[in-house]
Amino acid sequence: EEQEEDVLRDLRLFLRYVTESLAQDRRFKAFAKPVDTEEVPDYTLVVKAPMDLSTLLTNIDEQKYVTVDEFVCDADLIWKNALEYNPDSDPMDRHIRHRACALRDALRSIIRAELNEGFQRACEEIRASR
Ligand SMILES: O=C(C1CCC1)N1C[C@@H]2C[C@H]3C[C@@H](O)[C@@H](O)[C@]2(C1)O3
Repeated sequence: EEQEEDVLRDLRLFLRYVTESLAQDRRFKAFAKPVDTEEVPDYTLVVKAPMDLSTLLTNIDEQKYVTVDEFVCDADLIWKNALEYNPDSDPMDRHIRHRACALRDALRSIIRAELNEGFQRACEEIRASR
């Protein structure tokens, strides 16, 4: 009902704030758009579930997420995929992995700093009721 749509609208605002905060950080520029599968033809052979910050924003607008945890599952794909596809000891891979770990930590830090636990519970109640 109305109150549920109010909660889910606030969730979308919160998730856009988190996503835009990450997208503004220059360290995370490589995570902003999908990996170009023409430039990297074996990418989809290695990475089964590609994800990036622009796709997170599209998912938010399409009302894919009812809880913060559902959003975090997709957001975690961004850094997990980067660790998986760039595992080597050469400097470029190590650089990407440092940025992937920085993204992992920034994501959790922003959420912990800004998420009200009562609001997260209200979202989980809606998910449980559907
Ligand atoms: O994994 C990624 C992105 C970095 C975080 C996400 N890519 C796979 C390719 C390997 C490496 C060098 C370039 O070939 C460039 O195309 C990519 C993009 O970086």
